[in-house]
Amino acid sequence: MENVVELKNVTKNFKGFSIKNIDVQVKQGFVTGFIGANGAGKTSTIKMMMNLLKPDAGEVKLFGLDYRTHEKEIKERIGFVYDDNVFFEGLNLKDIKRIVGPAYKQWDDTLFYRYIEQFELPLNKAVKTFSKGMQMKASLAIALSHHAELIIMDEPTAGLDPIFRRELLDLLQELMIDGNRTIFFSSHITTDLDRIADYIVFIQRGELVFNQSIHDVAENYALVKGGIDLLDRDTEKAFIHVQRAATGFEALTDNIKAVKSIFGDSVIIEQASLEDIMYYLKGGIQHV
Ligand SMILES: Nc1ncnc2c1ncn2[C@@H]1O[C@H](COP(=O)(O)OP(=O)(O)OP(=O)(O)O)[C@@H](O)[C@H]1O
Repeated sequence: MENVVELKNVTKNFKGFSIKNIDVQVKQGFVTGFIGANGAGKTSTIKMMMNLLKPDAGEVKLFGLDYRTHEKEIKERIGFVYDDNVFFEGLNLKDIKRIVGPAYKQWDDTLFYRYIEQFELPLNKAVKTFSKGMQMKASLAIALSHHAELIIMDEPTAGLDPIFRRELLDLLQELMIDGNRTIFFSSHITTDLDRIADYIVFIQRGELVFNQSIHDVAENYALVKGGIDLLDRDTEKAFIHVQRAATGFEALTDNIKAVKSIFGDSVIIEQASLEDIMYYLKGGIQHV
């Protein structure tokens, strides 16, 4: 399986914050969700993927190519979708098409108008007056109109109402029917990722926690619930984090086998959602 994005040992140091030696692979033909708490380093990582920020160390490759030698070719094949200041003051979609279109070899006017119609976007209205959701769709329409193979999105569903969010997710899923397309997107809304992501990249304080298929995440992590009396220094070792309450404990494990052998039927083992995993891993993977 080909990786369209490959970050190897990527490090970036800011004052007071570093991305440390992260390895990320994004597989062709799948949706990869990028999660992490506020300030975990998602936007900075995406910027390095887009060559908007240079890593201090490590390697960034897209489609197996290096920005140093193939910047134009790489950028032709990527659509970067985000909502902020994408569009110049006062321009409408017609103007934008006139400016952006010629920059891409594969620009397709027919496709552009098709998406504008499908997304119900006005052509003659200044884009800066669009709602956040409309701006996101406009940005996506542009990315799709140059046949981008890889769509990179920074929090595309943030600030969208639930209906619009659902619509956007459905749309992204539709786009995946064409088996060559790859989507990489960051989000805080883990339920969106539960819905459409095939792979999850999770970073925490600039460090990679995991890069796994959603199937493996579901297999590897579980929530365990039981009575406080079951916990002691030894049994707790099966957990990454334990939360105690008067009524019992809830814990995250990445060793379901050990939990079963230690506790047998005396605990309830449930599937952990991405939100559970993010919440309990906020301190990183450290066994109790
Ligand atoms: N150009 C910069 N100079 C200095 N510090 C920076 C710069 N860019 C990002 N940072 C810092 O790096 C950290 C990670 O920021 P980043 O925007 O990558 O996180 P994020 O995971 O996208 O966060 P959020 O979910 O809140 O958008 C933050 O502490 C931020 O202040």
